Amino acid sequence: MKAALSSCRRHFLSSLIFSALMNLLYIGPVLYMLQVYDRVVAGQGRLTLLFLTIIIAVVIGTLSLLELVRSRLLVRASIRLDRQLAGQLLDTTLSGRGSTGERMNKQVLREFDTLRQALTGPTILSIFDFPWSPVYVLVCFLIHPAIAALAVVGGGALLFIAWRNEKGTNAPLKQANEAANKAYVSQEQTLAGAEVIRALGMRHALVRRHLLERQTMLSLQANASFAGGHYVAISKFIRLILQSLALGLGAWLAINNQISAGAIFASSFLVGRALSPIDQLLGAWRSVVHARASYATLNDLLATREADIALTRLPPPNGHIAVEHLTHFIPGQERPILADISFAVEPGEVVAIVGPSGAGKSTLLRMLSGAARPLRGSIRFDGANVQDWDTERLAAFIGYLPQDTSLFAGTIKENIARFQNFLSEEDEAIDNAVIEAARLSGAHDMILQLPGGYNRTLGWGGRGLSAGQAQRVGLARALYGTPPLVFLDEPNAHLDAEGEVRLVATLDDLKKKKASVIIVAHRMGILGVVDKIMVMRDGRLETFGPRDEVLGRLKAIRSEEQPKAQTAEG
Ligand SMILES: Nc1ncnc2c1ncn2[C@@H]1O[C@H](COP(=O)(O)OP(=O)(O)OP(=O)(O)O)[C@@H](O)[C@H]1O
Repeated sequence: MKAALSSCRRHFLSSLIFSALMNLLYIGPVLYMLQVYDRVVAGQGRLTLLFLTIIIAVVIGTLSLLELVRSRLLVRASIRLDRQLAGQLLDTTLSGRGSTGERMNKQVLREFDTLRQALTGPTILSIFDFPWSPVYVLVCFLIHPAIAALAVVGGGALLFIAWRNEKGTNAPLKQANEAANKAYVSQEQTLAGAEVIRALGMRHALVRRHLLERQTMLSLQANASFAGGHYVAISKFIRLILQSLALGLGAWLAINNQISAGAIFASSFLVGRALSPIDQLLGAWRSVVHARASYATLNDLLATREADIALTRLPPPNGHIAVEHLTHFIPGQERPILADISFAVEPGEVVAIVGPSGAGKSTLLRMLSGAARPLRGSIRFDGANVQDWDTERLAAFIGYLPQDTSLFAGTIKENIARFQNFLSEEDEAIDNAVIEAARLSGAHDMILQLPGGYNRTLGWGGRGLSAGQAQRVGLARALYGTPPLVFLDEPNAHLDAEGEVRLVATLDDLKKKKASVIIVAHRMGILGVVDKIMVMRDGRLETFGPRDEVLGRLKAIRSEEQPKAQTAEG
């Protein structure tokens, strides 16, 4: 974060210098006013007036030019910040290393935009103008110490209000921002599930829920506005009244022959300019608070990134899997969802994980595929701990089909190619790999039958396919690039009989290609091709061994349990 900001240092520094120059040039109209009233009008100097007017036109022209350059510089800084940080932030969020929670994950770029806009918009300009208040007070002093005293009193009053504002509005503003973020994320989630909401008659209930969330948000925003609003109003009142008072004081001093007539208007202008940066900063305080909070959160998030940097590029794994003492907990829950799991799989082996619902099968697969990280224990591919891998590089050697398939908006081809077309120009190679993966998964013919074939565009969340079709496309995506490590979570859950036969053929092909395959299965249609079976229960590995041996053991247990049950019933 700091590095990105320092890369824009030149832009910020130049903007600061331009702001300084502009503030200096703002004194030009004051001098013009003084000269016109005191020299031109009094002495009827037409030529002087012309000369002065040309100078002031140049000054104002330069001011406008500086303003233009300054705003362009800030736009450049904004684009630069976006180029440097937006990708990193999104990447870190997707890597799952940050601990900012689901809400922040969804808001990360919105938070970044808030910070970026504050750093490159009117907020930073009011901060750049702020140090110029004392300079204007000094110019007031040159006109008359009494005018400067008025500006100092006014500035002091405004600073006091700014301090009260900071104290009084910080907490309510933070709460209001939090509530707003929560309400927006919650709404997004609901809108994504609109179909189910309609079907199950949850519309009114959820509208009510969101209205309640909005009520909380609005009442917190109102609190923050009430807390800050009167400070802004008082500040504006002080600035305006002081400007008029400066005019009155100037007139009084002029009557007493202490300043010239031209200095009356100059005094009012200068007092106004001395006070306006404080006033502006007060108005922009809401965005300062928000930007400060965003900076802290985004900085924390990016701090989790560093470990990715100097990882050695390990050779592609052959498919040896060794899991040692794998354990995982959900924070706040005592019972582990995976408890001390150890096993090994060799290349070319197909392993089925079976067990009751909630046994931890999907969780184990999520850990193996890199979708989630275990809290304890290790997973090694060809001896190398997954933690020593660059996650994105390792993912190229892993095929993962999650339980809910999880396709994305885009074409079928893009989904199967894992959207690599956004990274590589080699369209033909990608197309070939997509078709090879679809053939290997048995989805090729099915895709050709669909309107648009591989170019069929799927909607939000990959909509536009039946569950079985989506599962086959998901399997093709898992097999893109023929990875040596394949983890499939219930790949036959939505398949018809023909699809299941194709799946068995796919598993056979993978075996021939010496891939290691681990499949979570409730339906036993694939058992014929399986080499080993792992039985899980309550997060523990109950049995693991060759298929027939484990099936025999399970049969024996069942036949032991049946007479017991019959006796109990009898
Ligand atoms: N994100 C989560 N937060 C809290 N608990 C979770 C989370 N994910 C999984 N669990 C819990 O972990 C346990 C294992 O879940 P998992 O999905 O791995 O089971 P499973 O064996 O795959 O079940 P199924 O056969 O029904 O898919 C369950 O008790 C579940 O409630």
